[in-house]
Amino acid sequence: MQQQTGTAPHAVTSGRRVAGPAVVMAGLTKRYGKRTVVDRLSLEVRRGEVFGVLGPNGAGKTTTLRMLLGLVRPTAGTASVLGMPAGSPGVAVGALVEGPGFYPYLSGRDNLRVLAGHTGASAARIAAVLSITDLEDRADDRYRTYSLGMKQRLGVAAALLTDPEVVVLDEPTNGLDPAGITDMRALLRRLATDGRTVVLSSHLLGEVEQSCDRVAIIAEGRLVVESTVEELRGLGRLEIQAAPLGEAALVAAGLVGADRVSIVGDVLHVQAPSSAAAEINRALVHADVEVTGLRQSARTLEEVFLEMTGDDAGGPR
Ligand SMILES: Nc1ncnc2c1ncn2[C@@H]1O[C@H](COP(=O)(O)OP(=O)(O)OP(=O)(O)O)[C@@H](O)[C@H]1O
Repeated sequence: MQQQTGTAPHAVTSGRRVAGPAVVMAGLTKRYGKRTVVDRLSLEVRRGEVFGVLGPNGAGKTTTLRMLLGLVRPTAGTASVLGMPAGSPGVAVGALVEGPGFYPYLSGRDNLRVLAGHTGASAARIAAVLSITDLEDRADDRYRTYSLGMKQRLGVAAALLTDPEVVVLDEPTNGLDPAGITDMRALLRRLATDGRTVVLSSHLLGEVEQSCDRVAIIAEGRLVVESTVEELRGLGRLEIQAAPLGEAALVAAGLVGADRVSIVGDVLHVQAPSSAAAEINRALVHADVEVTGLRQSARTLEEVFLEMTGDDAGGPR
């Protein structure tokens, strides 16, 4: 699956680019027995973007990434990477899906040397990936002395040994402290700046939202939304004070759907982008509803995520 291209680590990768998206999933489905854990997932990841597959624990993220790597065979549907069926030999993909199993008593560099024995990576390439992952200073210290963030970054370094165009990372920020998360975010952006496509998973939107160009939110194996982070932010909540409130709810439901409208105390909550506020206001006035207040509530992305996935993954782990 991996390919040694031998180009310099920071080289722009236009030379090996071919047309089309980096990753295409079409109706991708995985069933274990009667249980469907990934359900007809259709997504495209564009070249050079950082794409987040987000969802609560058990949503099917790891299974999806494993299908992209050809480690799990789909029950139905297809996945392709760089125009080739997932798992094809020679596709320039690097992955951190399961820890590569580093030796605690070896240094970071020596651990990469061991892996380089399998991938054919040169000493120069090892030095380059240590530089990309900001591990040069500690490269010759034993792995067991590394912080969790450094261990994760060494995992990314291992995934980069073959200089892949597409990098697949399962929960790269999982368990990291704020400093570790900041370092990992910077690394993810660096990978994209270098022209790589990054597909990562996370169950905590807040940890990756700043790194991702686009995200797909999945819950129970199904795609809930595919969007840019900006668009997700736009899907806010309007809080409307109006009389009669019941009539206002009916009018709003007619515009955005009953499932996006609720009455909380004496306020009408409408899930809609801020751009819809004027239209909703007009419709209410037109229906002779007296609108005494209308404001956009500042939901955090985490709230959007929890609402969409119905999960409490935002809490402490
Ligand atoms: N080999 C398997 N056999 C049976 N069930 C499996 C297998 N692998 C995964 N599952 C089930 O599929 C569901 C999705 O698992 P998956 O690991 O893809 O979710 P996830 O979104 O990555 O969650 P997490 O963040 O907890 O890793 C889970 O309920 C899991 O128990």
